[in-house]
Amino acid sequence: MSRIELDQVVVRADTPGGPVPEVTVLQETTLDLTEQRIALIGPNGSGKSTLARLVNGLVEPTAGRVVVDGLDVSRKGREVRRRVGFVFTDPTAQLVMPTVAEDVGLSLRHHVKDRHDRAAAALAVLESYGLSELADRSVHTLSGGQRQLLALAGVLATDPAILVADEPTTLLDLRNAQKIGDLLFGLPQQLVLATHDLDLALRCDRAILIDEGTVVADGAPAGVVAHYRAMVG
Ligand SMILES: Nc1ncnc2c1ncn2[C@@H]1O[C@H](COP(=O)(O)OP(=O)(O)OP(=O)(O)O)[C@@H](O)[C@H]1O
Repeated sequence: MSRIELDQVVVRADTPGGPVPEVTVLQETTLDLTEQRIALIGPNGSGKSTLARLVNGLVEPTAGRVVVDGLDVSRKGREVRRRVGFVFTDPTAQLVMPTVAEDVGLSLRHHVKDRHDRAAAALAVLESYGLSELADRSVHTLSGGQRQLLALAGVLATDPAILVADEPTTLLDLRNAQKIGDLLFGLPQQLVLATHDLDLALRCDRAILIDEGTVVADGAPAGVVAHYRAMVG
């Protein structure tokens, strides 16, 4: 299993024009994440996405270090990003090619160099996710559920050691949310899942509750979810 370490990490953001020039988005946080499935839960704006984004360098720590499988994210960003797949709430930004098949092909560019082999590999990926019929469609004509599944297929095709998913089921209906949830929980990879879906959090091995940029509970999901429910009242 992989290991994600946060060592005294602080994240501050510049807020030009705001009442204060800088806000602390994440207070000093030290975590050692070795469990297979880790949920990040907490209210809107608490810092879940920030924590998730630190893992692949989308957010840089202002202080402290983030280390993924022994690699310092600030120094070895490229290597870390090859190990860490990331799926967003709204995958539109992740899907940039004219067709579905080309999009998966783009994900595979580092893994399969020959163009023809890559096209064949992309079709095989689509096939394995039941998306073959969409191969020639424009990604803009897909439903939200199809888009999320495609984004996930593209990321998983690169065989990351860790998958970070930032609210991947939020925009989906019940059936698609279940489908994506089942897929995520069937993966062999380490999973870091920022989510408002407490049922998904309860299926994890560890949950971390964040409030106003501070970890306020951390441990077995049942206890952490109960803490969150009590906090909201
Ligand atoms: N670059 C930035 N500049 C200013 N403020 C920021 C920046 N990044 C994050 N923030 C603020 O930090 C806080 C935490 O944001 P974050 O997106 O991590 O929260 P979240 O828990 O994922 O929220 P949600 O559940 O709404 O997605 C928010 O108040 C956000 O506005």
